[in-house]
Amino acid sequence: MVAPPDNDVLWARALRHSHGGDPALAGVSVNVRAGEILAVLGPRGAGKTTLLRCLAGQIVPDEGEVWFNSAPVHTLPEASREALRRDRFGWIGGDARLLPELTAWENAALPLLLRGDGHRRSRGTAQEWLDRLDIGDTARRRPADLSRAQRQRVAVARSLVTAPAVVFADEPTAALHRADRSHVLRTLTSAARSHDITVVLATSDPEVAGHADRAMGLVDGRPGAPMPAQDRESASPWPASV
Ligand SMILES: Nc1ncnc2c1ncn2[C@@H]1O[C@H](COP(=O)(O)OP(=O)(O)OP(=O)(O)O)[C@@H](O)[C@H]1O
Repeated sequence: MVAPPDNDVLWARALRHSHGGDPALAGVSVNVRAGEILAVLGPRGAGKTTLLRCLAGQIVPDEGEVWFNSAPVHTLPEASREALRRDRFGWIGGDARLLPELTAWENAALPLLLRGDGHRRSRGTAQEWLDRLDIGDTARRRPADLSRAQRQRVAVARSLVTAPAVVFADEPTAALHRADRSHVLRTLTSAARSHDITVVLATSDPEVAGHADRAMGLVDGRPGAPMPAQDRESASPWPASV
């Protein structure tokens, strides 16, 4: 194993992974610098979720290496990967997955409460994040009383309360209208930039990828050049990294 450069918070080489015999990643390498917002841009089924799950230590790739802060992740036992996910990573999916019986602040504070932080302190931190994401006034409402975009911003707050090194956002705005999409993305990216949090953002939408500092294309589990739908008629494909 060759150690990655020091300034890469995430560094992965030659990742290959199959789900039950179906290849999802067929040789992907990626590096993400500290504080960078990287978009992984590709069509449905390209392997974006699988790549994020490998980088986040949720699954161990069949082949290849994943390093976080110059330490290998792919060789860690499950308990250590779980601790890494809990302490250093945040995750936002396309669906907010809030607990319906909890209020917005309780949902946002959940990672803190689960790791044993005090109630008052957890509530304060959750409220700060809800305020930063412009939904402070929803703190005492339950998910059923929130709009879809508000629920997704609570999920963003939940991913940020532990001050993670990296947030993985898997199609975080896929279910939102265009105006909400842009608002949620702006709040996520500006919060990440102001707190020096690295973001890996999977999307099939070039407009969403435009919020990132850099985009890498992924097609059929390989680095590729996805073409935005509106440009399919024109001749020039995107470069693999823009
Ligand atoms: N848990 C799983 N079991 C079986 N096959 C899977 C599983 N997860 C992903 N796949 C398959 O692996 C391939 C890559 O899927 P993946 O979800 O990583 O791609 P994606 O780019 O995130 O696509 P989408 O936007 O549709 O989620 C697809 O063919 C998918 O059907």
